[in-house]
Amino acid sequence: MATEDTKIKQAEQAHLDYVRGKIKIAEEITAETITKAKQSQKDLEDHFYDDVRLKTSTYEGQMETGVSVRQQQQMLEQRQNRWQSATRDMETLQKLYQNAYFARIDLKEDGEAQPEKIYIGLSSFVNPNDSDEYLIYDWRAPISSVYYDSGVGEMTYNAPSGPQRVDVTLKRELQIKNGKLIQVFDTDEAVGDRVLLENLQHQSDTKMKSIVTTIQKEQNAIIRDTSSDLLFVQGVAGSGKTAAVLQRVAYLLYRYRGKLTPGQVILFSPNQLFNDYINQVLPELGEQNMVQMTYYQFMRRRVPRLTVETLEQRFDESLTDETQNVTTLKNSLALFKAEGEYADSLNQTGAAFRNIMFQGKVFISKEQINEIYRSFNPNYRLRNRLEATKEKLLQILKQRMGMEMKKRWVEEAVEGLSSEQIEILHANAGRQRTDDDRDARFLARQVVKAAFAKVHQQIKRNRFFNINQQFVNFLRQVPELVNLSDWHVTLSEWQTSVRATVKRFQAGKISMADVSIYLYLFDLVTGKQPDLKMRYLFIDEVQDYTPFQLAYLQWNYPRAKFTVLGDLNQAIFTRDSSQTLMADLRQLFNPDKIRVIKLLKSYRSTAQITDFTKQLIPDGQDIEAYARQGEVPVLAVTKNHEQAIQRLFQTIVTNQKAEETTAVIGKTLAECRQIAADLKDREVSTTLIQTENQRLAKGVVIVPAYLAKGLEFDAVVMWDGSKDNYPTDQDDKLVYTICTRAMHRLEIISIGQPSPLFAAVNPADYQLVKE
Ligand SMILES: Nc1ncnc2c1ncn2[C@@H]1O[C@H](COP(=O)(O)OP(=O)(O)OP(=O)(O)O)[C@@H](O)[C@H]1O
Repeated sequence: MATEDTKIKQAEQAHLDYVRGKIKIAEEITAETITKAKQSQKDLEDHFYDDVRLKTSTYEGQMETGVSVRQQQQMLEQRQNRWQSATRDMETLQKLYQNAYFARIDLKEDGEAQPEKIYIGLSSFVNPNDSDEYLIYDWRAPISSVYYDSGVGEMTYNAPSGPQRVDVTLKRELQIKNGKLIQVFDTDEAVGDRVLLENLQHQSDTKMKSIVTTIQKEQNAIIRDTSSDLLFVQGVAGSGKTAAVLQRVAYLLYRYRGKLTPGQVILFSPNQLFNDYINQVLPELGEQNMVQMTYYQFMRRRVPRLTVETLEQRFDESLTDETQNVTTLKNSLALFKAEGEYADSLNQTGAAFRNIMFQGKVFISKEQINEIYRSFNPNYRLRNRLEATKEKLLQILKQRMGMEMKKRWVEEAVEGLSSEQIEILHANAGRQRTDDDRDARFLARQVVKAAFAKVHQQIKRNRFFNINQQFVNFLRQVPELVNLSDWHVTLSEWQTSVRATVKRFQAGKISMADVSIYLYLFDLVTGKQPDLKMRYLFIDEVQDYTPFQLAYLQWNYPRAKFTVLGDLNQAIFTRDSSQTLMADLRQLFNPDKIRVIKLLKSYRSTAQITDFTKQLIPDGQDIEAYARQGEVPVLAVTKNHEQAIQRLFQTIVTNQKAEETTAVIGKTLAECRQIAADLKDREVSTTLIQTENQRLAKGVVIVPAYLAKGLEFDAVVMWDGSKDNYPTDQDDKLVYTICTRAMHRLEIISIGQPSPLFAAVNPADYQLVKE
C-alpha cells in the first residue's frame, strides 16, 4: 500500500501532468499565432507598395501618398509587435513546461468553505480552455506574497482591494526538474530552511542567480515596497541585498507593466565586473535588464576632454589620507548647497566667459558677453539667462554676417570659387542658377556662412561660457560660502587644494570629488534639464557614495524613487563619511517617505566564516550567521614571500581538487600582478583581473580588493594579511570586505606578523598555521 507521502507525490505529479498538458495546448495556439503573424507580416512587406496609393504629381497627391505609406507602416509595426509578443509568450510557456511552479499554498478566505489551491511559478498561466482557471500564479502576484511572508495559519496580505485576511492551511515546496516532480515537502515556516540550505550549498558561479524560490520575509518587504521615496537597505555582507534588489526590479516591472519600461529603471553598480556578474538574473526571471552603469561612467561620458581619476587611482589616493578633511568637505551636502547658492549669485555678478574669436581676432569680447548676460531682468532664472545670452549672441552674429557680405574679402572669395564649387553650392541648396545679382548674393551668403560656421557652433554649444574658469572661481570662493573651520580645514589647506585642482586641470585631469562639483555647476549655469523619465533608481554599495554624489543623482533624476543598498562596514572609499550617510539622506528626502530595512543574516558564507569575519569589525556582534556548516578559516603565517607563494600554491591545488573557484584577493593591483607571475612560474593557470571591463572566469582568479566588491567565490585566499600591509584598525572595512567574499572556505596568508585586526578574533574560531 502506498504511504501518505507517496500518495501526495502521485497526486502532485498527476496535477503537474494536467497543467503541462494545458501548457502544451497553449504552446500550440501560440505557435499558430506566431506563424500567422509572421505570414501576414511577410504578405504586407511583399505587397507594401501595391497597397500604397502613389500620387506624387500634386501637393495633395503627395500628402495622400504620405498618409498611405504611414498607414501601411503602422500595420506592419502592429504585426511585428504581435509576432514579437507571441514569441515572448512562447519562451515563457517553454520555460513553464519544464518547470511549471515551485510552491503551493492552500488558503481560505473569510467565509469560504473550501481552501483554494495556489500554485506559484515564474509566470502566471491560465487554462487556455477556461479563462477562470488560474493554473499558475506569478511569484509577484499579490497573493503569492502569502507564500513568502507567512507560515501555516492566519495572516493578512495586501490584496489589490486592500488588506485581506486568509487562513493558510498548507504550504508545500515542490521541486520540479524537466517536467518531473523530484521532491514534495510540506512546511509550517515562511520559507523553508531546507531548500534554502540546499541552494546555498551550491558552488559559486561566474554569474549570479535569482533567489525566487527562497526569498526571505525581510527580503520580500524590500521587493514589494511601492510607497517609499527612499528605501534604504542596510544589510551585512552576504545578506542578499543585491539578490533582493534584482528581484525587486523584476517585481516593479511586473506590477507596473505597460507603465514602466526597463529603460526607466537605472542601477548604479560598483564596477563593470559586477554588472557582468548580475546580468543574467533578470532574463532568468523573464524580464529585460534595466539601465546599468557606474558612477564613473555617468561622469566620464560628460567630460570627454578630461581624464577622470580611475577606480584604482581613487583607491590608492584614499589610502594616502593626505587631505581627508578637504575631501570630506568637497564631498559634503554643505558644498552641494553652497554651489547652488553660488550659481544663483552669478545672476548679479556675471559668469566666466571667454572671447569669441574670428579670423584670429576678438569677435565678441568676454566683457561684452558678460554685459549682455547681466543685462537681463534680475528675476531671470539662471539657465534662461545663459539661453537669452546665447540668443543675443546669435543675433549679433547674424547682423555681423549681413555686414560682412559686402566686404572685400567676401567678394574676393566669391571670385575665387571654381565653377565646380559654384555648382556644388547651388546643388546643395537645391537652387537653380540665375546668373544675376541674386546668384551673387547667394554665393556671398554661402561664403560668409562657411567662414562663420565655427563661431556659430561655438555659440550654439555654449563654448563662450568658460566652465573651467567658473569652476575654479567657485572653489576659490568656497571659504566665503562655507565655514571652513566646521570642517577642520584651514584656509591655506583649502587654497593648496584649489591649486592642486588647477594643476590637474592643466594636465587634462580631474579627480572624482571634483568632477561632480564641476558638472553640477555646468548644469546649473547652462540649464541642463534633469531626466524626468527615470522612475526608479538603485544604488548598490551606497556606502561608497559621497553625500554630494547622492544629492547630484537626486538632482539629475528628480522623479525617481531611490532604493539604496549598503553596508557601512564595507565602506572602502569613503570611510568616515559613510557613518553620517543616513543623516545626509534624511536631508535629501522627505523623512516620512524614507524606509530603512535591516538585513542581519548573512547567507553567503558558512557559519564558521561569518563567525570569524564578524569579529573583524566593531559592531559585528549583531551579525547572524546562517546555519550552514564548513571548515573554520585558516590564518597561515609565513616567513617570507617565497614561503607564502608556496602556501598559496598548495591551497589552490587543494581547492582545485574540490572543484572550487578560488579568488586570491590582494590589496593593490601591483601585488596581484606579482602573485599572478609567481603562480605562472609554478604553472598554475589563473585569471588576473586588472580592469573592471574584464570577465570573471572559473578556476583561479586574482583580483584586487576594490574590484572584488559585491562578488563571491567558493574559496577566498586573502593575500598578505600582514601587519605591514594592514597596520591599523582603519583597515578593518577593507579586510572585512575581502574576507566576506568567501562562501565555503577562507584562508588568510600573512607574510610575517599578521595584522592586529586578527588579534580581535577568538583563537577558537580559526586555525593558526605557522609555516
Ligand atoms: N533568500 C535567498 N535565497 C537563496 N540565496 C540567497 C538568498 N539571499 C541571499 N542569497 C545568496 O547569498 C549570497 C549573497 O547575496 P548578495 O550578493 O545579494 O548579498 P549582498 O548583501 O549584496 O552582499 P555584499 O554586500 O557582501 O556584496 C548570494 O549567493 C545570494 O544568492
